[in-house]
Amino acid sequence: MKTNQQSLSLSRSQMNSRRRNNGVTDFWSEVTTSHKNDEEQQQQRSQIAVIYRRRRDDPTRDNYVPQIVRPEREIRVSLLGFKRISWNRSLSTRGRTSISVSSGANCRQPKQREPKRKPKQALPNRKFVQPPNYEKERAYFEEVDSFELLEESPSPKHFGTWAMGVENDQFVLPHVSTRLGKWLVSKQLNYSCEPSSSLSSILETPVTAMDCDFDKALFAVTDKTPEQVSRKTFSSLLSVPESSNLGDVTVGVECCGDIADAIKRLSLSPQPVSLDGGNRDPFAALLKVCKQSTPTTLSELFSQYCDPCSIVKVGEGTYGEAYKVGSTVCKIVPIDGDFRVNGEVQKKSGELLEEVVLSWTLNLLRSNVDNACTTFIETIDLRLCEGSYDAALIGAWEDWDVKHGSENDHPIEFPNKQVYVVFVLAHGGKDLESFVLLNFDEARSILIQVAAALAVAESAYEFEHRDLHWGNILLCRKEDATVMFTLEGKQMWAKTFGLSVSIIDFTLSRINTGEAIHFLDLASDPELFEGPKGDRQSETYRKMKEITEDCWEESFPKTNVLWLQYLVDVLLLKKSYKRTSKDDRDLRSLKKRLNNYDSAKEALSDPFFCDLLVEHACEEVG
Ligand SMILES: Nc1ncnc2c1ncn2[C@@H]1O[C@H](COP(=O)(O)OP(=O)(O)OP(=O)(O)O)[C@@H](O)[C@H]1O
Repeated sequence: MKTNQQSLSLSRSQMNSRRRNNGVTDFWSEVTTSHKNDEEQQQQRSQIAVIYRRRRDDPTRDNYVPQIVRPEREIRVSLLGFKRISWNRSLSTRGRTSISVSSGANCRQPKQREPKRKPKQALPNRKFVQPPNYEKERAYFEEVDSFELLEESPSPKHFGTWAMGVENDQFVLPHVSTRLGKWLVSKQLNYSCEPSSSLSSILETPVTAMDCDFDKALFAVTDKTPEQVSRKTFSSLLSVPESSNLGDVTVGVECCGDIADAIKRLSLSPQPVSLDGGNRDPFAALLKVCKQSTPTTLSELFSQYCDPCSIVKVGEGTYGEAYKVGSTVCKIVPIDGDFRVNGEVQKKSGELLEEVVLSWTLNLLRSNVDNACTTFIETIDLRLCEGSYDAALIGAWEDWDVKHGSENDHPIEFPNKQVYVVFVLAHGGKDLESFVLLNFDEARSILIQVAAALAVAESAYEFEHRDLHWGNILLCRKEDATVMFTLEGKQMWAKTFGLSVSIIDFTLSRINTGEAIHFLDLASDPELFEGPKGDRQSETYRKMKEITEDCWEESFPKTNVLWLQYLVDVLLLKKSYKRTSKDDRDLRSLKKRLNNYDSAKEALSDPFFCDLLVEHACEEVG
């Protein structure tokens, strides 16, 4: 057990690199950050001093709501200062070290929270466990990294905060009253007879057919079960009266104009459509998207899916808490509040609109013709909720905390007026970080499924995930031996070896819907690129920055390849499973060859994937 002093003497990077879920320490970060200088430690102490002053339940705050004082509970406060550094948002490097303070105490004293369980590495079979071999690790990096960038990325050009970008109110939403908007609706409404998904073929679809479906969507009945809602939810984005002042979100069954104009509007040139042309309120827009007139309560929403007592927490991120609710997973993201949650400024409605559009657009890949896949997690529904957590949710949170040691703030701190966006998602299984892989076949199946999904989304929407760390790759075991992908009209099946992959968390992703480009300007978040040197995830953010030259609006499918390389590293060095030295060699040479590809689509042609792709569905796993 660590004493306070011991923990305080760790550098910030070391603290951040502490593994969270299974208590495994991030080897890369530990090695590379072991020589932090006194200055950083000094800085860290001053950050801690700041935190002592931080009181989220400050009675002087405007929206102060007295909280129930439960002296036996402990409220954790981040050690990282007012703003948790951004690269730390991700699971693989998050490992936020917290201090414990008594919620009832006036004078909060730092106290290192004791580990709830002994660090334990998830390993399939002790027979294959090897003790860490630092020499081997070093040799690996010397060999594999020999072709990599010798210098770290230059300092960010634009200093600013995440919130600043939001203040600019430059979030974008597609004009849904366009040809593409209608096409998107017709896709949602009619899975079987849709046009091809390429932009040119959208244009070839008779307008009248789209208008017909569009009108259906416009007058869609709203009284649906959650399952029914899920099928039509994109139409809810459009079911806004023409008289609404939501501008771009407003539905107008307009004539598409001449074909040249339509082509221009569907062109893949960066033409972000700003929502702030009028007096638009992003919160109102979000409500419309959720097809609500006012926010509902969390318990009202959850009782639609299951008995609230059966709710179980399944994971957490910096912004979101994920709960298993019936057969779905609900990710709850607090928004628009004026106090920090988990050390971060709460996201604004406008930012969530981006993620919502991305999620719905990726849903369309499930029913596309030319470019299709099911690897991106299905968004079933979306709701705006308000109020504090109810007893069932708090109970679920606390159960998870006992088992896993939560790094998030206790939800009892949320005031009655707190607003949340709730993503109702399909259950994707466990994240790669905590999933126990059995053998090399499973590892390479993850690679082919991720590569193929990225290639499909690249082709359909110029998609880049931009944050594909091992907390954002979910896995579950299934019977299906193959999973189908359609890439530019060509069907292929990837071998699963019984493993099904789902990709989640599109917060940093970029997409071109043909109507608008949705992206997050990472130049506004310089701290994202300040993770520990040598940490693969942090290095991947820095490499993305080199590739994009900090211009995040443009298309750079190479970023998808960078995350594939990261994934190879994870499978080589962070996961244990049955494999031979030849398997290791194959992975290392794949990583090198990936350097030659500029997109996931190109990478798919690599010989490594050759025997993982077949031309027909297979019945049996193996
Ligand atoms: N659909 C899902 N099925 C199963 N588990 C999920 C699902 N969505 C999220 N989770 C769990 O919740 C965790 C946090 O989710 P997510 O990464 O989307 O939150 P976040 O706050 O955006 O995270 P980050 O800190 O990466 O920004 C995931 O790592 C995963 O363990």
